[in-house]
Amino acid sequence: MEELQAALHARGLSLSSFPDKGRSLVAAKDFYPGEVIISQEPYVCVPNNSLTESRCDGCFSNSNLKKCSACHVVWYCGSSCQRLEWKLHRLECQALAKLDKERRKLVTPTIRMMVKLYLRRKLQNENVIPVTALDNYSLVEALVSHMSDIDEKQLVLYAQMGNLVNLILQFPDIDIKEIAENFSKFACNAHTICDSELRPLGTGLYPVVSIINHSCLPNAVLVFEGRWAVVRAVQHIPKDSEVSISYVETAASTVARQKTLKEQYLFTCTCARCNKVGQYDDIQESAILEGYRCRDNGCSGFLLRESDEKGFVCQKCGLTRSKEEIRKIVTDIKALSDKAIKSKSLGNLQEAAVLYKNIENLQKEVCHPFSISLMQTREKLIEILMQLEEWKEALTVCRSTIPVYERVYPGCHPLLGLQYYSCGKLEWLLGETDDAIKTFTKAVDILRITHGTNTPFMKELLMKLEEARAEASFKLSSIEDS
Ligand SMILES: C[S@@+](CC[C@H](N)C(=O)[O-])C[C@H]1O[C@@H](n2cnc3c(N)ncnc32)[C@H](O)[C@@H]1O
Repeated sequence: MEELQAALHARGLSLSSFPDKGRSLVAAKDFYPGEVIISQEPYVCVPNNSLTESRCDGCFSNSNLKKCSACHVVWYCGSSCQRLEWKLHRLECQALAKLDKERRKLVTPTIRMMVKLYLRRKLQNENVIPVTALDNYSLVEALVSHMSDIDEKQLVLYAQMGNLVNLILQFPDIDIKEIAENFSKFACNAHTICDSELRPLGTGLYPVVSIINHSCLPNAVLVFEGRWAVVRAVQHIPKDSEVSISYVETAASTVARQKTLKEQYLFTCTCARCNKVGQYDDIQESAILEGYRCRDNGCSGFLLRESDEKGFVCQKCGLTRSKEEIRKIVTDIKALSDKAIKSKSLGNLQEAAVLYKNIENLQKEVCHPFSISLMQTREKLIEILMQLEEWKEALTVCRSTIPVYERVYPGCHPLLGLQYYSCGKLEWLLGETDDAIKTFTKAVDILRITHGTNTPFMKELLMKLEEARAEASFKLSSIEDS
């Protein structure tokens, strides 16, 4: 504990404890937007491999993969990643190789992460892997588990998973209860490792980053640089303030955010945003994000349920929409969504694109223009249009999402920056250079804070902006010359 406190102090941080939240990370100096607050390698991590997708255990890349010939479970992209992982994998490999084919199928990423946790603890105990103040098993022991809040069914599942881990490890002194508790710790402390564009790649346990509590109005953001977790300030964090990140998608109503936090992290958030629950502006926000639009296309009002529950009333112009009309459109959307998901999964992209366009049209009739479901449909449509190389249409849809992103996310949110980046890339590809420069600049303004400026991802974005500027000035000089 003292060692941890000293290591944190050296980084301008301190460990505190609050009665309602438990341990918390507090700034011991001022942090400014873009500044790294803490970065950490995982105690253990695994790629999210499945029957359909595999990634390298070292770098999470999905190209040039070869399966470990001994255990037939783990993949590597080359010898350097294999060497890097060898100390740990040597033991894991021996254990996995002993399993029969049927049992090997049960080794999910979560089971593997637990096996690796115990093997790493063993290697640190034997001084094969060095122990430091920020990299040791006692930090894992200190994580919250919420064991007393977990229901019986979940406990039984954790115990079954613990038995499988025991069978794999075959340690003489293993405690199944402790493994079950560690599964519970994974559930509320492990982080999804994402690439720079926030696509999930794997899962990791970062015991110091896990000290950071949640806020729906966070002052910091967690991104990943390879396997490193990097927490950066997104606003000025004055000395003595608590550092916070968001554990959940913040573009959601208070009810939806609180439900996810309660179910997964077992607490009720009382941040400034959540404290508005039940107040008029919170009701309005929820009705915009998740509710319906006014019957009059020219009206931007949001609807609330009529007191007799027969329909919905626009809070701006007073027009009503019947429950039946809305229910009919919602049912049609659901039927189309099922078909679209099926078409996409079968690779019928043209058909999926048509279906998502139909869904978008129906949602435009029923959802508020700033609704999250409409935004999500457009996201799926953009993805498919890009795969079909329908760039122009993809740009039109991408542009239509920007006002929604600007409304639902705070000014410095990575998803807003990434959406500007996607839009800029399409504009540039389609020769709309001046627009691309403006959009890339907006992306840079945000992503240099959330992602820093030194990563290959950011260098590529900055280079694209430079190239677009060079292209624009070349075009200008060609016009002047002619
Ligand atoms: C990743 S841990 C954060 C560190 C934790 N406070 C500790 O003592 O180790 C997540 C847990 O912290 C608590 N927590 C995080 N954010 C909170 C918040 N805003 N309000 C109340 N509890 C919170 C919850 O118990 C949650 O399950």
